[in-house]
Amino acid sequence: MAVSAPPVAGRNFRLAMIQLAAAGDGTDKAANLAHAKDMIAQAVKGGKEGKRPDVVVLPEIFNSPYATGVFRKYAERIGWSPETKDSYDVAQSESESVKLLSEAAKEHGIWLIGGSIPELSPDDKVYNSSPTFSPDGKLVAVHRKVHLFDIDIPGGITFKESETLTGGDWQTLIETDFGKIGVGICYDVRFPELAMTAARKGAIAMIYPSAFNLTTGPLHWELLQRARAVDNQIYVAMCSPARATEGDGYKAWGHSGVYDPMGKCADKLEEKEGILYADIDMDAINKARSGIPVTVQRRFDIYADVSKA
Ligand SMILES: NC(=O)CCC(=O)C(=O)O
Repeated sequence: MAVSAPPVAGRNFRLAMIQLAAAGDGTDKAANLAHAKDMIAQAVKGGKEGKRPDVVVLPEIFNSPYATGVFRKYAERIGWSPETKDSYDVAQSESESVKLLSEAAKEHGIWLIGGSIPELSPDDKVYNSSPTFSPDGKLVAVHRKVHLFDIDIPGGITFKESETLTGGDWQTLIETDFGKIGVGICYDVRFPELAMTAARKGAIAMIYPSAFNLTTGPLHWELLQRARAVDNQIYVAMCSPARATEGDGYKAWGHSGVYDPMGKCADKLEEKEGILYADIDMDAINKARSGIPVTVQRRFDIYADVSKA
């Protein structure tokens, strides 16, 4: 018997992703923050088409070098948790990055997914944390990178975030004016369960502040986004830093991109600093779901519904 997928709740919005270059050699936090502020102001102008974005995204670890040895030095006390989210007051925050991003979100009246920054928790752990702000400047969520980037590819790259970071322990789904948006950070994209469970809870997009590397970037960066998009019939976006041209620090892959629910690229950048825009279109989600109705063809009699686990 033919089955039809129910339409998903949400409305169209415009996304801007800032592929931010570090200021100078990337070690000056104040300069990184000032540059991010300027680029947010540029992004809200809407590029060549002059179409203002509703949601603006920054990349992973944008205020500090991406190096396990310095995360603690750059870490800020944010003090947000799912338990304190309703009473959190940005004005009382000890985090200069949170204050600056909150002001930018409020000044421009945008949803701001503020990349990620090293966070120092009350129990002295360091997390890779992504703060999201609503257009009134409220800090509505902090996603702590759940899956730490620990890989070892001989002749390629060895990186162990777990040397100095702790993994987060909650999933992040933001309730925006446009619908639910899931947030993950970079390596989180490799775990289909995070995107899948977010989509089953109604997310229309997964957005990942990210910083892939030059070994896995060419192979997996685009593939993973297209896979998460097609599996879940949602939009998937990953926002990278621009590739550093100097120094021997971490070299990000760049290539920030947005992929639609059929796995098609809406737009992408190369490795240099830039801003990309994409329209998130509810029709595209609903057409993908009615044309290929996997959302209502699952066989939970054969395998478990992991979203209910
Ligand atoms: N910052 C990260 O989590 C990098 C992830 C990455 O490069 C990968 O291959 O996965």
